[in-house]
Amino acid sequence: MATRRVVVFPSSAELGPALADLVSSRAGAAVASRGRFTLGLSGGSLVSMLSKELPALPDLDCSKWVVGFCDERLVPADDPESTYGLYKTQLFTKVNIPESAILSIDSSLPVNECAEDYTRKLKKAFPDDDKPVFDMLLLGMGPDGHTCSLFPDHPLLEETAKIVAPISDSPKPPPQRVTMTFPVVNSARCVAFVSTGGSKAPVLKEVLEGREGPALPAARVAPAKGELFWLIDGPAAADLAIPVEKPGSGARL
Ligand SMILES: O=C(O)[C@H](O)[C@@H](O)[C@H](O)[C@H](O)COP(=O)(O)O
Repeated sequence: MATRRVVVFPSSAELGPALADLVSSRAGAAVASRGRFTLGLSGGSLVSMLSKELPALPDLDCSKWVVGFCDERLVPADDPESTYGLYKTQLFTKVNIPESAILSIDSSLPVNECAEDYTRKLKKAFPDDDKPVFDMLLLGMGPDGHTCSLFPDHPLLEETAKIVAPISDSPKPPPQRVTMTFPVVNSARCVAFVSTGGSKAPVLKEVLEGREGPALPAARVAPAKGELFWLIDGPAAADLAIPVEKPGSGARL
């Protein structure tokens, strides 16, 4: 199992550039060895962080990137709740990811068909893999410990057959979504969580240090053969007692 690296930055102002540098370094390595970089995106605060920091990188070339979504809300792309829609207006207009290499859901379909359609898109994009092996997945964590659209105590936590699942009873609105499942998340070559703000401190302690009762969804992310990063800021790390890394400014991860 991967070694987990918990990296604490004073604030999200320092975290953002380090995240962009990590993405760009894993992208460079993936393109050099496999000819492309496969990246899974999540919503929440990652959208604005990536949209600010990635285009600011000098000479970023995304022409060999293939981008999917770790989860998505079943709403039209022009709905303000659409993760794809937010990335489209904030990031995809600023970087050269080929439009055909952006794997998004078809929100016109009912949720079960939408998940099947997205499953087909992923299988087509990863024809050589039993399960899609993404070079990098970027994840957030909700205050309840959910990640992707995998919520505490939900039966989808035990899904092993599907690579993408529909969910129609999400406790966080909107209720209908599609999500990657743990078998895909834990097959990735690199997973990076980004979690910031003092409201995340109690759940972050439970996820990183353990708790009584079943492990929270975010604590079940442990790529079998990949890297696992937790990039957090000082306020989110406030309750942690475990050793953490505190990189100097500009240090590479
Ligand atoms: O689909 C959703 O409802 C959100 O995308 C959600 O899952 C978000 O990613 C986390 O709550 C982390 O949010 P922050 O990045 O804002 O901490």
